[in-house]
Amino acid sequence: MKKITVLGVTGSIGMQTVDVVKNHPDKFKIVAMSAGYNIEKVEEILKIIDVKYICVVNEEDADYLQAKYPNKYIYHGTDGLVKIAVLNEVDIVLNAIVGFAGLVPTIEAIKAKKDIALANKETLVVAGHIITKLVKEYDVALLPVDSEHSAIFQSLNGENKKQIKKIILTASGGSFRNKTREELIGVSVEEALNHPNWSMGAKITIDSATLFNKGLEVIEAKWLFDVSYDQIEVLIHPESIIHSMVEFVDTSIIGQLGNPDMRLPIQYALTYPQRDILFGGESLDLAKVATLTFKKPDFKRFKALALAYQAGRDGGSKPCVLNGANEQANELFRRGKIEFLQIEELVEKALNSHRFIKDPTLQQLIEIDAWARNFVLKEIGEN
Ligand SMILES: NC(=O)C1=CN([C@@H]2O[C@H](COP(=O)(O)OP(=O)(O)OC[C@H]3O[C@@H](n4cnc5c(N)ncnc54)[C@H](OP(=O)(O)O)[C@@H]3O)[C@@H](O)[C@H]2O)C=CC1
Ligand SMILES: CC(=O)[C@@H](O)[C@H](O)COP(=O)(O)O
Ligand SMILES: [Mn+2]
Repeated sequence: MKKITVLGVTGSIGMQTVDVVKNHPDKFKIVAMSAGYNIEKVEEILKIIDVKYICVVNEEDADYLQAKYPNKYIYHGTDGLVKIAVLNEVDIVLNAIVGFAGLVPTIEAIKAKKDIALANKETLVVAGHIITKLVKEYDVALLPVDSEHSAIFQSLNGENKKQIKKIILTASGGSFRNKTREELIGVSVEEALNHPNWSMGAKITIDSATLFNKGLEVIEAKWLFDVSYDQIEVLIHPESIIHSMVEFVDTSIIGQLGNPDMRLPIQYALTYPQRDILFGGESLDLAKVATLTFKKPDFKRFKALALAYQAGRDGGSKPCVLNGANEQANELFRRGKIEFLQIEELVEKALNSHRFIKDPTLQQLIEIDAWARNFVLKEIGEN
């Protein structure tokens, strides 16, 4: 029986993880879970599965839950996240928190020798240099949940990583893939949230529309698979059927295909190196799909992608600035405070105004993240 802590259980990935676990009661048990602010959903989950340790963001929410569930251990805040990430009885931590908030619990879980199933790509974007070192030092598994990285991980199974020629990271193109740059002026939040292929949380859906999601994934791939940025190619594939591919030195390309269903990479990370039945998972009907199409991304239209490649190549503190500024600008767009195209504008300004640090420590990353958010807020007169 694999015992799991799920961080970010109330979100899109978190709830799909509950679904996977619920269908394999003989194999998995969620012993601990964290939520942000959605206490109603926490209580819904408790009706489906019995979870002993719970962490939420606010102390008042924790007090409410503790009074209602006296036999459970309820924590709050970052300290609480760390407590449930390092529990003795836990084997693996599935991190599905959105954003920078996922970083500290990941680091502490690795130090407690927990395997990590990582959906929270922001962790690797901002601190890939720290995480990859710790993973080696503490000899734990870092298993990708992000669909593209799971596809690459599956394509590399049994292969020699030194024989990778390039990674082909597929991208749906997001909600605005058929719009020209001029047509992006004045697009609404509602339109941006209408992802063509995937149903996901709000932040990542907006990131897909700007293509910051793909930019973050380029940096995530660099750290996960130890390749150079020149070896990572983004390919627009509007059908989201090939979840990514690897080309090897002999020009063979191996990829992973499937319906867009995040339960598959979630389950693969939990069952690895085995596979198991995906309850409710439908076989891919290629005859019905009929056509798979591909095109090169336009780096002028999708400036976010160019910014991410540059930040990744510059390294050091740059990816942290890119991520923090994007998290803040993404949220401001969702709140109707800025226009869609201002997201990349603000991120670019933050990157140009930042004082570079070559090899930032965790404490410095926390400060850089705060600086980037604050910079964006100041730029639009919110601070
Ligand atoms: N959704 C998807 O299909 C995919 C997601 N990912 C990645 O997985 C991660 C999660 O995405 P997704 O599930 O879509 O996001 P959601 O917004 O749906 O869920 C985010 C989760 O994080 C919690 N949370 C938010 N802020 C904080 C905070 N400050 N401290 C603690 N917990 C917090 C939320 O709690 P609450 O709701 O209770 O406030 C919720 O449980 C992201 O990094 C995303 O990029 C990667 C590939 C696919
Ligand atoms: C499901 C998943 O992994 C997302 O990251 C998804 O890939 C977003 O799609 P695009 O960023 O390709 O639009
Ligand atoms: Mn992805």
